[in-house]
Amino acid sequence: MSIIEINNLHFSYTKDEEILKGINLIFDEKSTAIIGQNGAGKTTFVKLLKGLLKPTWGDVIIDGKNTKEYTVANLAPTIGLVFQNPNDQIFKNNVLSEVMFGPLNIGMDESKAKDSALKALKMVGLEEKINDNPYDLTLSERKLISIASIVAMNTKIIILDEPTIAQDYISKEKIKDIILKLKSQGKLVITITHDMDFVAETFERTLVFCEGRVLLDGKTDYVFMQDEELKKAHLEPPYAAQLCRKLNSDKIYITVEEFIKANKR
Ligand SMILES: Nc1ncnc2c1ncn2[C@@H]1O[C@H](COP(=O)(O)OP(=O)(O)OP(=O)(O)O)[C@@H](O)[C@H]1O
Repeated sequence: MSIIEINNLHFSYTKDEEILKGINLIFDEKSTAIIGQNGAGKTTFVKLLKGLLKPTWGDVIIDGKNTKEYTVANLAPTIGLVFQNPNDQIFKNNVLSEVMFGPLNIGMDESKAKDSALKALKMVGLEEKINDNPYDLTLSERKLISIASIVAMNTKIIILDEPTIAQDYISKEKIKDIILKLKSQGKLVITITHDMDFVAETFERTLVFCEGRVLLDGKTDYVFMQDEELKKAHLEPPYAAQLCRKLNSDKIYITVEEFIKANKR
């Protein structure tokens, strides 16, 4: 079932330069990574999904709603976006009120919003920090709070912009688990990232953006086997796939786990 439909989407910030050059896509419930070099148009694209920007041409349809006909506030109960930098999102001086803000804003009553915020904080492992000031927490914890704030809104679609940037191994594993949990709850999770190993380990589908177009789209293992196209987009496959190529392996594995499993004697 299609949750998002993109028809012939074009977008320009200025008259002289087109940033998105005719994108056609359908998103179903598959967790999806968006990759591509800096400036390829990834963040612009997710801002269009969220309704923060409107198409110059074409349509973005979110759960049956054409973003041209709805405000960001109207779309907020359906689609949530976790910003790249948590400091751009966090503004309250108490963790619980920060995470309750989104749910209250989309019309949940106080007790439902609190319940939803507590569940989201539990999911990200920060339920013991409810009374802390977010600015007293580490960057990694602030990132998890910004994720919890969106999760608490219980939207059908959750977008994460560069969730693993500046995160250590443990935090990355936590974020991976959160994405897998959201997926198991039936949410559509779309994530922009530059971390190819994280993509290989976490997402069912991968889109490669290149100069405002979708260069590759498919199952993540298929996408990471398209070496020539990846080169065009200035991307390297995940570490395990590179290793398989160097070993002239018959089969390409995209995660270290798969590689080890296949080669265990
Ligand atoms: N507000 C803006 N006004 C004008 N141009 C912009 C604006 N925001 C982004 N751009 C330009 O649009 C292009 C695409 O930017 P965008 O941030 O969507 O790319 P990206 O793929 O997300 O890159 P990155 O991986 O670096 O975040 C870039 O050339 C950028 O300079």
